[in-house]
Amino acid sequence: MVNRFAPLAALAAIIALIVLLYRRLQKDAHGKKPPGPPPTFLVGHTFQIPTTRPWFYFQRLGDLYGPMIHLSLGGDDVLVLNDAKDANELLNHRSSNYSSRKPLVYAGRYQSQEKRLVLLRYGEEMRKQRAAFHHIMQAPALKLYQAAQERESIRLLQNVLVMPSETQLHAKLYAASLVYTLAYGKDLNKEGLKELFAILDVVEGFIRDCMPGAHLVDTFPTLDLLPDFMSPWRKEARKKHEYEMNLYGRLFLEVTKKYEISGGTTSECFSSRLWEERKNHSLDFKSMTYIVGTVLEAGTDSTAASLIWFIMAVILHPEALEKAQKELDSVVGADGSTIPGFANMDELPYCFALVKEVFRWNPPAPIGFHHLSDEDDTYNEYMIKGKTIVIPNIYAMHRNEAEFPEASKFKPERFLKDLVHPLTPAAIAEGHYAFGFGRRICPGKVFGAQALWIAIVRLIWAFNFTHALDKNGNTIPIDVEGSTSGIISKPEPFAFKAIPRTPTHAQTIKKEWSEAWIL
Ligand code: HEM
Repeated sequence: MVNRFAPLAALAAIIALIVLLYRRLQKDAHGKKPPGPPPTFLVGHTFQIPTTRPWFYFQRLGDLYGPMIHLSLGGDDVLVLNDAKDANELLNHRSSNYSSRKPLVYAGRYQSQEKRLVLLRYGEEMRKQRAAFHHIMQAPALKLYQAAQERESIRLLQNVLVMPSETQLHAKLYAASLVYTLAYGKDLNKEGLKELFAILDVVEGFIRDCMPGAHLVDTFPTLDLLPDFMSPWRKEARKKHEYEMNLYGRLFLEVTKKYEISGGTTSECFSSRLWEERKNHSLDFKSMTYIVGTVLEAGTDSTAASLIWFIMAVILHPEALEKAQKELDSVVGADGSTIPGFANMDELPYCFALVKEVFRWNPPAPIGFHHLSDEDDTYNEYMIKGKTIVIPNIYAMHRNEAEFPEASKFKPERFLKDLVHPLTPAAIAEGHYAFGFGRRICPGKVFGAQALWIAIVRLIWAFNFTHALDKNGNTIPIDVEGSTSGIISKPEPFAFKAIPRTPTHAQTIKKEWSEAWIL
């Protein structure tokens, strides 16, 4: 059996190699590229880039070669941007050319059937999906979501109070239940939790499937020419698609049925809005199903990661926590009987600056999501070929001393002087690059920013976060660079203590918790 297919496989490998060589030679014929490390013969830099925390490596390359770095990955030209000035020019000002995504055969063509927004190339389907997103994320709707965010943040406080050692899990649950409610208009009950865990499994698998090197066919797309019987990966990807359609489709269908039965008076959520507006946006059922699923996929880990970065930041910089608590006490009182809410946002500039600094200090998506250029372009005397993968190294941009002095320090003060009153959730997403760029900028940024604001402000109000101690009473150190890899980076689990500031604070949390779910 193996022998029968061996010649075909060898032929496919040779074709892939010839195509790769041809593309290399063709590209080399064009103008001057940005500098970069010397490539290895044939494979370029494919095996030079570390698979864990590549943002540190890209930053180090920046020190050696300058802010724009050219690399070659599996035959693709890659441009890494370490400086926000260049990202602003290329990805914002020239966004008509830099807003596509590299087509992924496994995760894009077969698993997502070209319906997942984050992987869509620049075109009609992407524009329609982003317009639908925009519609649901307008200011009046965002204000409505604040009620759910306040309620879920009480659940978060209660969970941290009862089981502080599981705070990583509570943060994920907080983020996930918010986007779940936004997506399907229902609270996270027992049944919902089961669905949620199934969705989180899909997300984890999907992220793995998108990583460079995850599937050979994405390094050598010509392998997609091989027939099904030689490509077991294709069957596997299609199976994943069916599973996702079943899961997301069932949840979406449930909302649309309720909508029809109630004559359009179901609870407000992304699914019901999409269904109601279907004649205007003309998205088909599969697109609608995926776009709602995307809310859960994109909105969970990013928000949860930022919450954990916040806890690490205030443990390592207790002076920031103290200042924020003082500010809160001066606004809602120090006795712990009144919990702050969105209504207090404008009175809490230091807390506002602190939330911005959380996004700046360690952005949850350190290299964002790559963009792809459509046409050849010249910039700063360099030639940037069409179909170049552009990686914005947001981490390096946020560590640029010229823009953010003492960049490795967590210093909310850096944002204080530029705050404009009244403070709004939208302004939390400004002054840094955590939400990406141009026409692909995160469409959930204000929703995410206000979810972070309410959770962080209430955690500051409720708890003192400190280092954990070992059995000899010594401080257990925290490794600030010990973070996970992948699209979203969060701290590796670390030990810490979360202690209610006073017994009254704890009492108030319990009281608010018991009242939050009585509707
Ligand atoms: C709060 C933390 C969040 C951060 C830091 C964050 C960051 C990002 C970044 C860096 C990108 C890539 C942008 C680019 O390509 O330039 C992105 C894309 C995206 N985000 Fe977020 N995000 C967050 C929360 C959310 C939430 C809550 C939602 C949904 C409600 C969401 C939905 C999306 C979607 C759908 C995309 C893909 C957009 C596209 O490809 O056109 N995000 N996000």
